[in-house]
Amino acid sequence: MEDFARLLKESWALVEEDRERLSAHFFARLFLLDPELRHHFPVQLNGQGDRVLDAIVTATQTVGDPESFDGYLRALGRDHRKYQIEAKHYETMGVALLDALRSIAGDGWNLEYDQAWREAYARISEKMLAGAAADENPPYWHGEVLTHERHGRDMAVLTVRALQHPLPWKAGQYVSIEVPRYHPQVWRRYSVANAPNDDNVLEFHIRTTAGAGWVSGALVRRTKPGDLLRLAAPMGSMTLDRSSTRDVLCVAGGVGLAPIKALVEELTAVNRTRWVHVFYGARRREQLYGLPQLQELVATYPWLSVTPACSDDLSFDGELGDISEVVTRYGPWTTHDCYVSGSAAMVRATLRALAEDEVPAHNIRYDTFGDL
Ligand SMILES: NC(=O)C1=CN([C@@H]2O[C@H](COP(=O)(O)OP(=O)(O)OC[C@H]3O[C@@H](n4cnc5c(N)ncnc54)[C@H](O)[C@@H]3O)[C@@H](O)[C@H]2O)C=CC1
Repeated sequence: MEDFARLLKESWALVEEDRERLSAHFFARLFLLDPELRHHFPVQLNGQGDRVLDAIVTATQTVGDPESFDGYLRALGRDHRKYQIEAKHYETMGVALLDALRSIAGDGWNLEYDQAWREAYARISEKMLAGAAADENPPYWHGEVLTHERHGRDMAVLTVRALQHPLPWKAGQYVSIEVPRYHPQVWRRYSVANAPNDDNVLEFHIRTTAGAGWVSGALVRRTKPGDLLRLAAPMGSMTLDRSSTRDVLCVAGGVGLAPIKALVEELTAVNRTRWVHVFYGARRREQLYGLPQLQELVATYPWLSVTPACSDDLSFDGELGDISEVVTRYGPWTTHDCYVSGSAAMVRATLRALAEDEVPAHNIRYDTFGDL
């Protein structure tokens, strides 16, 4: 196994710096082998399309430790159902990948590398296909936008009804969304901001910034009630441990409030005994869009407390500073179940602060969609 991982690593080093050419070659070969596959990818391949190749390459790099990555690959397979990629497509992608690797690596390539990548790809696709086959969900759901509420220029809260089938998410999970009307085949992940309900209605909090992608921009600025979206199967492990009796700490930055709000909603249905503290940070007070709703919950549920904070607004009449610092002022949190949600930088800073306060890592849950 060590040798196998070494061969993959060594051969990857030959092409790593030529990532763009590798990608271009992969897609050119892929669409030549099966022109029909072009419709499964977005118009611009350097965004979403590349993510598919990224996923394959990342998986190949992790094949040296198959046990621990079994779950990852199965989830990846499930997630790829939304692209409507089937067994025969996996085969074609394998051929295109090998072809691209050989061609970009040039003279450095050898038979051993070839064999290692074939084997790695075969194992990966087998696990991904098994994950996809075991999933009873449809590959995606159509969803109708019910409400669309703008908060300032860059942010919106949307509700969407999943049509045809129940969408079985858990509070704290995220789903991928496609806006087919504007950006077909481009999917982005968003946390669901409410707990599951009989109406099959999901709430999302979306912010678009200068550097943010097309999907967020379309969801904030162009989407309106009545529009149809597509939603893919729920993912993520930032869910409530109902068997735990520990008190709960939630730390949310900006629209990272979404999964925290869903968790609090779930707690309102089941909690009797646990204290729940929510720390909710924004840069400026007007960005604390979710505060009024949280305060209503505080008035109803005596076990809930909410501490808002602003990092860039000295006139704010409450806690000041990055939310990661504010949380530590109120510690210790060593006996709590902790949930952290926000930008990758905010999550990293909060995890660091909690680790310095000796909160055990296994008591902390977070999902940053792989961006940490
Ligand atoms: N499951 C998750 O983790 C989710 C993550 N998100 C992500 O949350 C982010 C929210 O973005 P915005 O609404 O623009 O909020 P933002 O980036 O303006 O964040 C505001 C809050 O985060 C804190 N913060 C920002 N950078 C920090 C740093 N380097 N160290 C410590 N604290 C920091 C600020 O103190 C403030 O409390 C987006 O990147 C979004 O993708 C959104 C939903 C769910």
